[in-house]
Amino acid sequence: MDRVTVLVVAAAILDDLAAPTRLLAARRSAPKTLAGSWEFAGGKVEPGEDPMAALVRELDEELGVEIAFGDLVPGSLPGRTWPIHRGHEMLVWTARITKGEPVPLQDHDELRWLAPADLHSVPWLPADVPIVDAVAASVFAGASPRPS
Ligand SMILES: Nc1nc2c([nH]c(=O)n2[C@H]2C[C@H](O)[C@@H](COP(=O)(O)OP(=O)(O)OP(=O)(O)O)O2)c(=O)[nH]1
Repeated sequence: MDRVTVLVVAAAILDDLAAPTRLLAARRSAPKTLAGSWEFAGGKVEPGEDPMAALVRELDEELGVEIAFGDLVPGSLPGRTWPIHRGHEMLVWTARITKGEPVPLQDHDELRWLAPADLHSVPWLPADVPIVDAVAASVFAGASPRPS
């Protein structure tokens, strides 16, 4: 990753890491260009910040929860990041909530636990669609029918 790339971190929060049945999706409320689209909770890593610490911070700020990390969901770029948009790459981990009930405190106005068959029932940010498929393939045995 070059020096001008912005690193974003996000969590594919599952109801359980060993036997997951639901994935938590969050609907953006801001900025206007992204509002209404669904994403994995997370945000930008601050200068000098450890990426996993950044994700812990973002999930506390955005959802009011603490998490345990699962596995990295490896992306296609050299640092196992996912391309999201120009100048931005994203690291994604599976995670489960260890403390708190998730509520949309900041940047989101709705949360939804999606079953495998409903993973594509919400309009994800475009860059997240292949990530949702990768999560489905690795944790839900590939069950993520795309709408026809
Ligand atoms: N958090 C998150 N951002 C994503 C996802 N997919 C995706 O393309 N993005 C984009 C949207 C934004 O352009 C960027 C992340 O910015 P952000 O607004 O969440 O970052 P932040 O919470 O640190 O907010 P700020 O400091 O910029 O106000 O990455 C995703 O699944 N989760």
